[in-house]
Amino acid sequence: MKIEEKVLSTIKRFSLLKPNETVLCAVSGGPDSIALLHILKALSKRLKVNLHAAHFNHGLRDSEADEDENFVKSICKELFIPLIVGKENIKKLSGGKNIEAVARKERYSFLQETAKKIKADKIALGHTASDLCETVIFNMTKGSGIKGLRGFLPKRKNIIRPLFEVSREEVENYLKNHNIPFRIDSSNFNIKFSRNLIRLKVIPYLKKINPSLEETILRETQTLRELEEFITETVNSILKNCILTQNTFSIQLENLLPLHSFIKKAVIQEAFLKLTGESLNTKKLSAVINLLKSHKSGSIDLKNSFKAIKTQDVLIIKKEEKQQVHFKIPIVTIPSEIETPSGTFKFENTKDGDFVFPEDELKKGLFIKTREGGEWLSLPFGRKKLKKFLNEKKIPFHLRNRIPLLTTDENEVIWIPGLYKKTYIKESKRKVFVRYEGGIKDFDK
Ligand SMILES: Nc1ncnc2c1ncn2[C@@H]1O[C@H](COP(=O)(O)OP(=O)(O)OP(=O)(O)O)[C@@H](O)[C@H]1O
Repeated sequence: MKIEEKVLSTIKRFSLLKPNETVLCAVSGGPDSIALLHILKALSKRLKVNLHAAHFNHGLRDSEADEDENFVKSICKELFIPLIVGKENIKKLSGGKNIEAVARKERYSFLQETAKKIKADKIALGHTASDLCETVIFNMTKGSGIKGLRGFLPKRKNIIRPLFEVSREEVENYLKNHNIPFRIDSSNFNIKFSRNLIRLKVIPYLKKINPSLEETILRETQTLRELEEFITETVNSILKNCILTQNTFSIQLENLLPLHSFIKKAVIQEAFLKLTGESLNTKKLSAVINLLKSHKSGSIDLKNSFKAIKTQDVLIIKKEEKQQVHFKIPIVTIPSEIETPSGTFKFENTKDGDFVFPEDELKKGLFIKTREGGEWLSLPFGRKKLKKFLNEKKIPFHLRNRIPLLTTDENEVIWIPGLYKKTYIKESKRKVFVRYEGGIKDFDK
């Protein structure tokens, strides 16, 4: 198959470009991106896309960098492709440290800014199947998860890689057959860089075992991409049935325990990522799995003050509260509005409310407070300790001391928003209406 046809089929298979889109081709001047530029130019009419080019001069490798820039300028002029050039002194900017990483970061921001400026829908990079092969071997050698083993993607957000299924050999043959000139980056031959060592020394050896190494790795990564998609979809469907707020994640154990431990870890990892923007290492993930396996309740310190707490029937991931907030506020006058750390209580004589009680109760001395111990509830069949009541309602331990209670001076609980209301048998003329606006109502669910 001609290389143009192969690239066209990659573009279609992965929906890389749509008609009327503008694509910005990132051209270094090297063989891959020069081939990509020519191929996209040849396909642009059939694809009905507008083609632009961008080159970034890193100011490295002395005169070579300027020669690369001039070369790319001349090619684009020849092909009638509008070109945008960016320039930065990377050596100066990086202070001589991490030059490669700084260059890469600056190049990517230049490409994104340029795409924005010219309203390009996509940025095309010249990565080939041979680059994918090197990346995968490099990641495997260094150690990486599924993401590392599947390497880069044919499409990620607005970045596309149309040469994804083409080998470097095919690119070189195409350039040779069409007499297309390109620039050679002298640093590509320095085997002190691991990537070059893999390309120049390791891969030729591996190809003695499997001459179609690139094709094989391409197929393997396809399987890994599908596996990753499957895991993401499974995890997302599980997360849909969990409570995930800004600082807390909680999942019912009956939904979590039957899952395979691999999926359990993926769910916990994704939840943690959503809460903190960071990942957990495998040691911490395994510790949570062990906690889930044990028959007891308990907790584990995760990272950034976040904890995993296992109660009777939920797993909670939340930021550790440095100190417990206790409060006890008397209700002196009606109407009144009482602010507590968990929410606001409004007491009135006239309007409707979430809870209504006889005004006479005020004579007993009423308080809005958190649990101190010794509180009780008056139920039709007698008194019940608050502790027992909370146990029966399966209220998570971490919430028990934070739930606001409306109590009498004798420790009788008459209202717990969302959870309990005292029933008054006698109708009274003068009533008090209470409304509560606030948090910690997880137990409502
Ligand atoms: N100086 C440059 N100007 C414009 N585009 C560039 C430049 N250097 C690289 N690119 C683009 O990036 C692609 C990948 O280049 P290269 O393999 O050298 O970078 P890399 O550092 O390996 O990239 P990555 O880190 O994304 O894998 C090239 O094919 C080209 O499309």
